[in-house]
Amino acid sequence: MEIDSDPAPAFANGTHNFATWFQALTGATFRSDLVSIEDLRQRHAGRGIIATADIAADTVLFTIPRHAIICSATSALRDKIPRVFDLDGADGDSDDEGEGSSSSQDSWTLLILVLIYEYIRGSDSPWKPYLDILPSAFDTPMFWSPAELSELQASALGGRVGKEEADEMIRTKILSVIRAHGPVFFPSGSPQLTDTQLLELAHRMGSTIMAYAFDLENDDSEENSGDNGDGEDRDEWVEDREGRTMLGMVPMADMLNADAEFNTHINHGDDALTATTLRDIKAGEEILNYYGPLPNGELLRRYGYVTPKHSRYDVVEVSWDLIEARLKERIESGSGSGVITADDWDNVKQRVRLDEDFEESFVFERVNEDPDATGRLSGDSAFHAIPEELSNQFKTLLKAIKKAGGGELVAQALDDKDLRKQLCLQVVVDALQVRERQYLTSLEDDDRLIGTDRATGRQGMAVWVRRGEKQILREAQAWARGELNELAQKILEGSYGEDGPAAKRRRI
Ligand SMILES: C[S@@+](CC[C@H](N)C(=O)[O-])C[C@H]1O[C@@H](n2cnc3c(N)ncnc32)[C@H](O)[C@@H]1O
Repeated sequence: MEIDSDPAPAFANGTHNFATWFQALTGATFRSDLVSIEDLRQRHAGRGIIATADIAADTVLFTIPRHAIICSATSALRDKIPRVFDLDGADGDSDDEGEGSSSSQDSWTLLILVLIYEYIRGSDSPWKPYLDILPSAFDTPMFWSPAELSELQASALGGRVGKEEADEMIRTKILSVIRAHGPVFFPSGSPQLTDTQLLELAHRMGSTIMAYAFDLENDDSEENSGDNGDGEDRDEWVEDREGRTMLGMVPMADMLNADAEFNTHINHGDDALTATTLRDIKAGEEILNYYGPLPNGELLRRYGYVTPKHSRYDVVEVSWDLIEARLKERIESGSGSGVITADDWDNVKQRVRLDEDFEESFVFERVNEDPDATGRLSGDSAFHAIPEELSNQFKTLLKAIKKAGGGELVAQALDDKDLRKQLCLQVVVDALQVRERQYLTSLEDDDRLIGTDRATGRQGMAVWVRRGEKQILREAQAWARGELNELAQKILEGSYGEDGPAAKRRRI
């Protein structure tokens, strides 16, 4: 965040103006006897809210009246360009007059437009003191240089940055609307922005929304769907068309930092949102919200940071190509197995990809228990199974190979569930080893980098992400080997039968 480089007095001034503005809002409350907004830049956490006294569970720390939220329902922009905001408009299928109307917008793009509009208004915006303390630069990979991105090594995160898609979305849905309504965004006398400047501003607002905005659901709604029960009775805060709940910027609630272990919850009431403590909090502790059971890679992609506690939710993606290639190797190296010609193998691959459930890659993850009702992490976090969809796709592959005359190994695996599981696990272990080698550094190298604090900033975050992935790869291999040992024993006993050596051994 660029605020990292603001001089301390300017930073403190921004905090002060914001806190004063917030507490003067009709309906807002803030327990300044219990909490305060602090400068946490030394630990790269921007602003955060810290307990200044011991706080009991179930205490309301602050209240945000809904009229203080920035969203489509509160910004004056909606009345100025109503057609753009009419998500159900006309027939919902046209982009009339190039103004990005109805069909092309969603809650995300509308909030970008709203934030750009309010930002350009400057002092005329009712949210000026709040907008002033929002970040202007981000640590999300979208803004990393190629050298910084290369530190992610073989992480799938590198392919999910989506800069080009974001540029395209901004050009077609944001710039087009702003240009079609020039006088609304740039009233006479106000300075114009070039397309390049607007593109940059839209990126900044899009990233702010990603890291700060809330889905404006009601507590009595189903998840975040905005449907408060009967499917029809929706209040004006909820625009839920095809699951598109209204997004909004919630001042003060978004001053809370977050972690996998947390102590406070934002409740969404009819007229206001409230921050309520989930357990007793000691003076000096940080008030923490929860963004969900996110792997560090996803935390980095959306919010631009990582934490050790989120490591338990880390995942790693393994491509199907890798699994397929390892099976091919096993078939080709197996004694007595028929070798498949290159043409046959191409047909096999095509056939598997025709399956309606075909998946390009599989996510390997641990089984985790949810945090308890007080926000504490409890219970096990361990790797317990390969994805079921992978096992199913593996069977589809075996069938396709059998059709192509793929030999004994495949035929046996199709006939016997245990042999199939064994082959699948062997192939998975092979694939996980190859997947691990796709990273430039080893798990041990990354452990050392983290243990000695030698990787900091963006590089440090990249190391946390790639190390988390390697840890899953190792844990998955260890688990699969354990399963293979048990399976080998079972298969051995099965092949000798009850009277065979295994049965005799048991009787001794
Ligand atoms: C909703 S804001 C929280 C307030 C923010 N710290 C600020 O100064 O405006 C979310 C952003 O705060 C930062 N953040 C949140 N939780 C954090 C944590 N546990 N450690 C470091 N940074 C954190 C990240 O930059 C994230 O994108």
